[in-house]
Amino acid sequence: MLLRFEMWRRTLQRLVCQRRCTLTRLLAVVFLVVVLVLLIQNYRDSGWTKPEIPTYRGPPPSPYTTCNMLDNKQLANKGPNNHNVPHETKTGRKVLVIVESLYSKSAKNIAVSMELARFVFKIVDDKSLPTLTHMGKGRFGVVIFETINLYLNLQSWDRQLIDKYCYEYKVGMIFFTKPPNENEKTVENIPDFAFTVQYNVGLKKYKLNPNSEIWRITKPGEIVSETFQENEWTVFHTNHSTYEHLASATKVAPFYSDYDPQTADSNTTVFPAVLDKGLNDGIRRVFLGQGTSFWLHTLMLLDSMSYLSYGSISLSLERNIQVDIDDIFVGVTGTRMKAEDADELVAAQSRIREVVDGFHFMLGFSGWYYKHGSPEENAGDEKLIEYKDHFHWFPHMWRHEQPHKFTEQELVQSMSLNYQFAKDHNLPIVDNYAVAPHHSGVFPVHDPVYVAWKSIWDIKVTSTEEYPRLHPGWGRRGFVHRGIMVLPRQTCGLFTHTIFLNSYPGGSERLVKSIKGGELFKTFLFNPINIYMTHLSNYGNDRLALYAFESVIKFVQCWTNLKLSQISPMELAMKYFDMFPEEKTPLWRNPCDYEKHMEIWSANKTCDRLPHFLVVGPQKTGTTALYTFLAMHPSIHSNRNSHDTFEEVQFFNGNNYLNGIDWYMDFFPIPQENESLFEKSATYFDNMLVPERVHALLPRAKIICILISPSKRAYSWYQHMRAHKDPVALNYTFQDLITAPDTAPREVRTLRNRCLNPGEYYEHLDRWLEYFSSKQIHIIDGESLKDDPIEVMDNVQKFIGVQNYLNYSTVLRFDSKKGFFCQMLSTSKNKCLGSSKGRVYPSMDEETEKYLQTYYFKHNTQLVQLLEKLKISIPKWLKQETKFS
Ligand SMILES: Nc1ncnc2c1ncn2[C@@H]1O[C@H](COP(=O)(O)OS(=O)(=O)O)[C@@H](OP(=O)(O)O)[C@H]1O
Repeated sequence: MLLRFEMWRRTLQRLVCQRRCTLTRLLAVVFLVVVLVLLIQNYRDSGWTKPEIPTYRGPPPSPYTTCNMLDNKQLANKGPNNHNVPHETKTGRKVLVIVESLYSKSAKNIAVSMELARFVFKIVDDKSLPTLTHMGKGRFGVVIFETINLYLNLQSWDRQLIDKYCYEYKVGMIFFTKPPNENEKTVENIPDFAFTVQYNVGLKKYKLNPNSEIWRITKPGEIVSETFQENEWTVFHTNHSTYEHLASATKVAPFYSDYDPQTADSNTTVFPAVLDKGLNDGIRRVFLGQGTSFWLHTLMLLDSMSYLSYGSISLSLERNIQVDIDDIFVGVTGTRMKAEDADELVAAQSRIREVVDGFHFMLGFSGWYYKHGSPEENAGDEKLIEYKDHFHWFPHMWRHEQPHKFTEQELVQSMSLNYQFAKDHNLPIVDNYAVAPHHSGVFPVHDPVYVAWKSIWDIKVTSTEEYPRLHPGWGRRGFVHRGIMVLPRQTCGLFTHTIFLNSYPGGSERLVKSIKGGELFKTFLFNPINIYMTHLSNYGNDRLALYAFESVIKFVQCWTNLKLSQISPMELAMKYFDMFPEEKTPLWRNPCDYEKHMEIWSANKTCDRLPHFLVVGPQKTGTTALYTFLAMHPSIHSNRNSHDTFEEVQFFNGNNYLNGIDWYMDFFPIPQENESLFEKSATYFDNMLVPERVHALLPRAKIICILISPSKRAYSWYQHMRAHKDPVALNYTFQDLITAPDTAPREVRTLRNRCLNPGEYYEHLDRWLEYFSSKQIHIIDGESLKDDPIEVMDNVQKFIGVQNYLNYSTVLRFDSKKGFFCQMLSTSKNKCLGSSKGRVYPSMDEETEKYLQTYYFKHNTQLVQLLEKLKISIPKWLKQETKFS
C-alpha cells in the first residue's frame, strides 16, 4: 500500500512539477482535481443528461383547439348510450379473438387493445378454437374475427358451432376486413351476410352515424380529417333492413391506370362500417371496413364490444388525469422556463380546467436549483414562486439526486433541505405525494427512500414508470410497499430534450399523430387513471407539453364522451387500488434481468446473493434430510437461519414476501465461483402464489421436490401436529380428522386441509410447470431418499450441475439405531437428524389407508400420466397406489 502511494506521489511530481516542485503548486493541482471530481459527481447525481441547447426558433406552436362539427348542438349533446340492457344470457366476460395468425400485426394490435383495456381474452387461430361453454354457461361475451374471410373459410363444423353459440347465448361478433388482393378493385357478393363488399376503396370525409345506439365512449359528430388514398378500405352495400350504417364516407378517385373520371363512381357516399342488428338470423354483428391500424377503429371496437355484450365488456367513462412537471428549477441553462412561460402555464391551466374538472399542474421541485439559470430563466423561477398558489407542489429530491445511490441518513439530510426550501417559500405542498428523480429507488426498491420519505414528508403515494418494467407502456402497474402506494405513470412522448416541435424525434407529424388518435390519445382512452410525466424544459422553448396536452384534451373532448377530472394523489391512489386490489402486493422481479433496472439499483447490491436452486417441499417428505445432506457439500451453501422459521426463509409464501428482495438477499452469502446457493422451504410446493413469484425473481432457478405416498405424508403431518400438542390433532383421531365434513369447525377443516391438500401432487406440479420447464424441475422419490440417499444425492448433483462432485458414500451411512441414513462423524459416531424427524408412531389403520387411497386415486393417476409425459420413472409407491380401484 505504502509502496503504491509512493509510486503515485512520484508520478504526480514528475507530471506536474517537472523540475522543481513547490507545495503551492502541488496544492493547486490537488485543488483542481478535487473541483473536477466534484463537478463530475454533481453532474452524475443530478441525473440529467445535457441536451443540445437549441437556438430560438419563433413562437410556440398553437394547440389544436376546435372540433369540426361541435357546433351541431344536437350531435354534441347526445351523450353516451347505455348498453346495460337486461337480457337473459349466461356468458362470462371473456373475449374470444380469432385470428389468421397469432403473429400478424393486426392480431397483435387487437391483443394490445385487450391488454390496454384489461379485458380478459383468449386469442387463437382457426386451428385451435377453444370450447365455448363450461357447465352450461357461455365462456365468451363477444367474438372478434381478424377478417371476414377467416370466418367465411372456417371448417363448416366450427362455423356452425360458433354460430349456434352466438345465437343461443346472444353473443355478438365483430369483424375487421382485409382485401383479398391488394389494389384489385373487386366487388364480391357475400350471401351469408346479405351484403356486397367492395374492396380497395379510397375514402375521404369519414364520419360516424350519430343515430346509432352503439356509441358510448365515442362521440359521433366529427369528420376524420385525413383522406385515405391507400385504397385499403372495404365498403358494404346492402338494402337489408337488418343493417344500419355506423359510418359513411365519400369515395375518392382510385389510382388505377384505367381510371376514367367520366364513368368512375367517385364522390358517392359509401358505408365503411355497418351494424347487423340480428334481424336476419338472431346474431348481432359489427363489420369494420379496414384493419386495426385506423385509429378510430379502436374506439369503435370498444363501443362495439360494449354494445354486443349488453354493457358487460365495457370501460367506464371516468378518467382521472394528473400532469406532473417533475423537475421544477432543474434544467440546463438555455432550456429552462422564462417569466412569460410561467404566465402561459397559468393561462393554459385555466383553459384546461374548463374541460378537466379540478385541473392543476403538479410541480415537483428540487430547491437547490432555484435560480441556477440565465438571468431571464431566474426571472422565470421567481415567477413560478410568485404564482405558487395557482399550482400544486410536491417534493422531488433537493439536488435531483438519484436516491438509490444514497443511504437513509443522506436521503433524510437532502430531503430536509428541500423541506426547508418549501417552508421558506411557503409552497402549497400537496399532501403525501413525492416522485423520485429517474424513478430511482422506487422500483427496484431501495428501502431507505421509502423510510426517508415517510420520516420527512409523510409520503403515502408516489408514481413510477418502472413497475414492472418501462416497456411495454400498457403493462405498467401499481403496488404498495411499506405503506406507500406506488401508482403507474404514463409517458406523453416528451422528454427533457424534446423541446421544439420541428425537431421532434421522427418529425413533428409523429407527435401530432400521437395526439390525434395515436399513443397519447390511447392512454387517455384506456387508462382510468393517468399520471403523466413531463419536464421543466417542455414548458419553456416551444412549450411542447402545453401544446400536447391542450391538443389531446381537445381531441378527447371532440371524439369521446369521456369525463376528465383531477383528484388529489391520495384519492387517486385509493381509487386505483379499489379498482385493482390484486395489484397491492408487488411481484418482485430480478433487477439483473433488465438493464434499465440495473441502472437504478444500488451498486452495493448484487444478484449473486440469490439462490440458484430451491427445495420446495412438500412438508414431511424428507426435506430436512435433503437440506442437511446438501449442506454437507463444500460447494453448496444455504441461507443463514431465520429467527422465526429456522433453516427455512419462507419468503415466497407468506408475509415475508412483503419485506422485499433486499430482505431476502440478506439471508445469503456471496458465493465464490462454482459455488451454488439454495434455499429449502417445504411450504412452497403447494402454495398457489409461489411458482409465479419464484419465476418472477428467479426465472432460471432449478426446483427440487420430493414425493412420498400422499397418504403417508398426511399421516406424518398429523403425527407432527400431535407431537406439537395441537389441540385438534390431540382430540381427533386421524380417521375422524381427514373425513371431517365442511360443516366441521374452522380449525378442524384447516388441519384436515393441511393433511390432505399438499398430497394432491398433480395439481401443484402442474402449477409449477406453468412457470418452469420440465428441465428445471427435479422430482425425488422420497422412499429412495430414505433407502438409498447416496444415489439420490448423485442425481441431485448432476441436476444442479455442481463442479465439485461429492461422493456421499464417504459422508453418509445407515444408522441402525435411528433407522435412517445419518452423517458420519468418525468411524463409530454418526450425526442423525433430531427426534422430530423419523418419529416412531403406530401405523395407520387399514380402513383409513383404504379411504386415503380412494381419496388420492384420481390425483395419483394424473400424476402417473404427467410423469410418463415428462419421462420420469414412476416411484414404486405410486405404481402400487394407482393399481387400486
Ligand atoms: N435420513 C433421514 N432422517 C430422518 N428422517 C428422514 C430421513 N430421510 C427421510 N426422512 C423422513 O423425513 C420426514 C420428515 O420430513 P421433513 O423433514 O420434510 O419434515 S418437515 O416438513 O420439515 O417437518 C420423516 O417423517 P416421519 O417419519 O413421519 O417423522 C422421515 O420419514
